[in-house]
Amino acid sequence: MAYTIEKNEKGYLVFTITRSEKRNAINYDIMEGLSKAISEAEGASDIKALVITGEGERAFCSGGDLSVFHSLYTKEEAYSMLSKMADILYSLTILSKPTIAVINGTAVGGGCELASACDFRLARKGIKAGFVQGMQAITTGWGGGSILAEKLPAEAAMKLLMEAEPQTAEFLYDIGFIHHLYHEEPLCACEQFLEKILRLDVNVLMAYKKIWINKWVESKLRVRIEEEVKTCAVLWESDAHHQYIQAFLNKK
Ligand SMILES: CC[C@H](C(=O)O)C(=O)SCCNC(=O)CCNC(=O)[C@H](O)C(C)(C)COP(=O)(O)OP(=O)(O)OC[C@H]1O[C@@H](n2cnc3c(N)ncnc32)[C@H](O)[C@@H]1OP(=O)(O)O
Repeated sequence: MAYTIEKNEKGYLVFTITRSEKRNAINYDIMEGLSKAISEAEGASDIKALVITGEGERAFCSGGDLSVFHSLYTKEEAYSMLSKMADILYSLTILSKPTIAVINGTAVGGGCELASACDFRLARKGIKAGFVQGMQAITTGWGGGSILAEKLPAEAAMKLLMEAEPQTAEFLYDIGFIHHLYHEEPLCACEQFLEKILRLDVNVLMAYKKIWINKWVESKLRVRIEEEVKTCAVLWESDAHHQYIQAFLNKK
């Protein structure tokens, strides 16, 4: 199985991408698993939060699985994959309970989009994360750019996207993308971070989350995500993008 979904007795669900041999790249199985975890977290009355992390210490998530998605050539083919994951990341963003990304290793491209869709981001000291899509002649395409614009001040978000390079966890903490740096075991760090939040009744947590969900619905975040997906799909067709993918796959 490419992922696990585990219920922690302290009241939160943990979704782990278990493809460390591929730096936890996201394929269609992972998309399905993520969707399942979001639905489970949403529907379970004894779950107060959803945690997302990656297997191993090398990577949290390396974004889209290029060995699968390299076969998407046209903007229509790209749109089909991009919009599928954008739907999932939007549902993660507006999940009625707190969500936490535990960035246990490198996070690049769509991996940073996945982390952005969570309310809180913890990162292991020393890891690097970056919205590298721009260096591949595309933009974020799963909604991560539009979501990042909701989470960071414009200049900070724009700089991360437009520089398109991995940054240190410490730098990302300084600009407020990362909320807590840890050096111990990932889930110990997560449990410590969640300790006070989990004391509250789930209805209180959901009421507070609703403040932001209402803001995102009223400001038509989903419409802005759709525009991002369409833009990325058009750029996807470029020779420069396909040359990047081929170069990456041929480097083996
Ligand atoms: C809108 C989202 C968008 C999309 O869907 O396309 C994106 O996510 S764009 C960004 C796509 N992701 C990338 O371009 C990242 C590619 N990977 C890397 O840059 C590196 O692998 C890195 C920095 C994540 C880790 O480097 P490291 O040296 O630690 O590992 P290797 O490069 O040797 O990789 C080990 C192993 O994993 C395979 N791998 C890594 N990332 C991916 C990926 N995204 N898709 C498929 N496979 C990936 C890599 O090919 C190696 O496999 P092996 O069989 O051992 O050669």
